[in-house]
Amino acid sequence: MIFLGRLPCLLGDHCGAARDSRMAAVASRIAGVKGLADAGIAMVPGEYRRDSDPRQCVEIEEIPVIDLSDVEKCSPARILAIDSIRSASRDWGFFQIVGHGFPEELMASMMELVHDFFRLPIEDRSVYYSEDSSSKFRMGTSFIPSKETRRMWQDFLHQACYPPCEIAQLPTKPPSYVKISTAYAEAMNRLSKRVLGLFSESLGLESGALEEAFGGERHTMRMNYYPPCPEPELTIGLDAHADPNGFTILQQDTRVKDGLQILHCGAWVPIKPLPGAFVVNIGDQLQILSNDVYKSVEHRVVVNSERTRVSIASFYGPAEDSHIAPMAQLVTDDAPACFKESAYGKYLQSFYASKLDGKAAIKTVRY
Ligand SMILES: O=C(O)CCC(=O)C(=O)O
Ligand SMILES: [Fe+2]
Repeated sequence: MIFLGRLPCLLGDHCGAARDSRMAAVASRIAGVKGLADAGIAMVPGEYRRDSDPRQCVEIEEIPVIDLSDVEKCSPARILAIDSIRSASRDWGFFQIVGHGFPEELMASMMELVHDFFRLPIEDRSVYYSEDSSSKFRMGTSFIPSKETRRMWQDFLHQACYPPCEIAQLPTKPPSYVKISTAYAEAMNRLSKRVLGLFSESLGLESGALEEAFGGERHTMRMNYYPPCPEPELTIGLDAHADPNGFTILQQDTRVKDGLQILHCGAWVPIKPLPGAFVVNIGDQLQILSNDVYKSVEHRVVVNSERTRVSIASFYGPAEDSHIAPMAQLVTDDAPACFKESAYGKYLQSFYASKLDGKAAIKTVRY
């Protein structure tokens, strides 16, 4: 195993051929890196490079912000929220929610926890490193480094929430890891179920219809860690992709202005973090179940040279052994089924076995 620890300015003060061979040497060492955090890389190595500056985007309107404050108490508020979810899902595939009732202190402590984890010495972190996408808890870097020719400027933690991983699989450092992450997962699971009911009603279905179609649940978290990058114009934090699950509830880092962008009407649009809000986006399974009424949307993440950005993505979806097809209520003579039935577990396996590539996964199940 190679632990990079710190590589102080290995690349910074070289030029020409000497620099190129230095680059190659560092690039090959990076092949063994178990994480970018603290690697001290001073120039973006070849395998992290992209052809054009991904930070270019257009700042048009903001995605809709939907208030969930009174949705369980008052029927006009519920009708308004459901209407807003319907139009936001159709027009954008992305929206932000406020008044969601998720404790703000827990949002803040979870954010700190992820920063604290990646501040641990690499020896403490690397015991969790794995490239096995079926592990219930793991630390990773990029997407699947051993298969990638193009890497992404990020490290991450993946944690299974429901079904959960064993407590013994979770980190003992920082000492509050288990307590905070399990409290976050529980509160997020409750919120996800409420949002699932609202999605159902927004499609004109009974509140429990999507839950029934999910046939159980698979809820996981990906805690993305994007360290500052010396040349952010040359690389990307996360390549364009659509999420393969039902829907995602994302907590952004309110200390960092730029990061997430979504593809809207052919242009990349930045999603500015809103304090206290979560970003919600449609995933492939909701696109399939809704028979194309809602669509998963490509999104990507850019990095910056000043600050580490953390995001916490909670992926909610069907049970892995469920078979997913367009809901019978949404298939008509005018709107025949657009997708073949597929086993969700298999769908996920093929998603994780390939590189992040826009909406490639859903095309494989389209008629
Ligand atoms: O970091 C972000 O804002 C988005 C992360 C994301 O898209 C993902 O983890 O699937
Ligand atoms: Fe995503």
